[in-house]
Amino acid sequence: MVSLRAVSKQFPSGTRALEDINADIETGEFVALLGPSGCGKSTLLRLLAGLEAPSTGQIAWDAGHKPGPGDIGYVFQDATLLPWATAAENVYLPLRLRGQSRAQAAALIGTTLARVGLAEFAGARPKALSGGMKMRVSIARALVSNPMLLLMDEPFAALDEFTRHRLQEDLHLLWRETGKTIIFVTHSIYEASFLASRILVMSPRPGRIAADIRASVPEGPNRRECAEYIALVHQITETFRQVMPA
Ligand SMILES: Nc1ncnc2c1ncn2[C@@H]1O[C@H](COP(=O)(O)OP(=O)(O)OP(=O)(O)O)[C@@H](O)[C@H]1O
Repeated sequence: MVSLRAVSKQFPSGTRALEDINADIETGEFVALLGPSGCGKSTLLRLLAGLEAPSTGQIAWDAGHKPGPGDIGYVFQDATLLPWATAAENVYLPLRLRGQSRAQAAALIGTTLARVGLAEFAGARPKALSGGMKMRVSIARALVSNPMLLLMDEPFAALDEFTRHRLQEDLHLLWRETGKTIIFVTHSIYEASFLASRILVMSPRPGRIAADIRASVPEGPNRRECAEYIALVHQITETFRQVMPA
């Protein structure tokens, strides 16, 4: 879908956030960008979203994949919902901005809320929703325009562990069922190992890709306990041992 070629980013302040990033992201992959705080993960997402430009290097989209309005969904750590609007109105927002009437959008809003397990909460306002439910609304808002690429920046970091596990399971299932291309930023080795089909391990700043790992954890109810998952966690931990300063 998109190729990153020798991408570097230096801010006017002089901070070198990214250096010589090379990667080809394929359609349908679930890529985890995994690295320590400050290694440039969010910057890389912002470059992919077109919110910033690389200082050097290129981001080249495959023919037919050049993103237009609504083609990239973005989910942040904070759900960033409109507090006065219901879950359905929050999910409607990107469609409203593109000129769709509420009546035209109603069916799609309903199926998208159902997709994230919130069919019963369309009329609820954010203050009546738990942290996990607010994040589900945020994911629905990103999905409603059927983006070709979903960028997620530590979306589950602020949730308690039980809620986080549940959302990880549901997001992984959503990815398998929809085949969406997802790039997911995290500093959790466990989260990356559970969710992703591919893990780009980043070194401390300036962020480089220290390892590009294809995950092969079998699907099923015991993904968090199986030997392949544990081996993957070990492999990534070992990679970090080599790239982190002593
Ligand atoms: N607009 C900016 N101007 C100057 N420096 C910036 C800017 N945006 C980010 N940085 C710096 O670039 C580096 C990488 O930031 P970035 O937010 O991409 O890291 P990160 O890996 O996502 O970190 P975290 O996991 O803590 O969110 C940091 O040192 C940050 O302070």
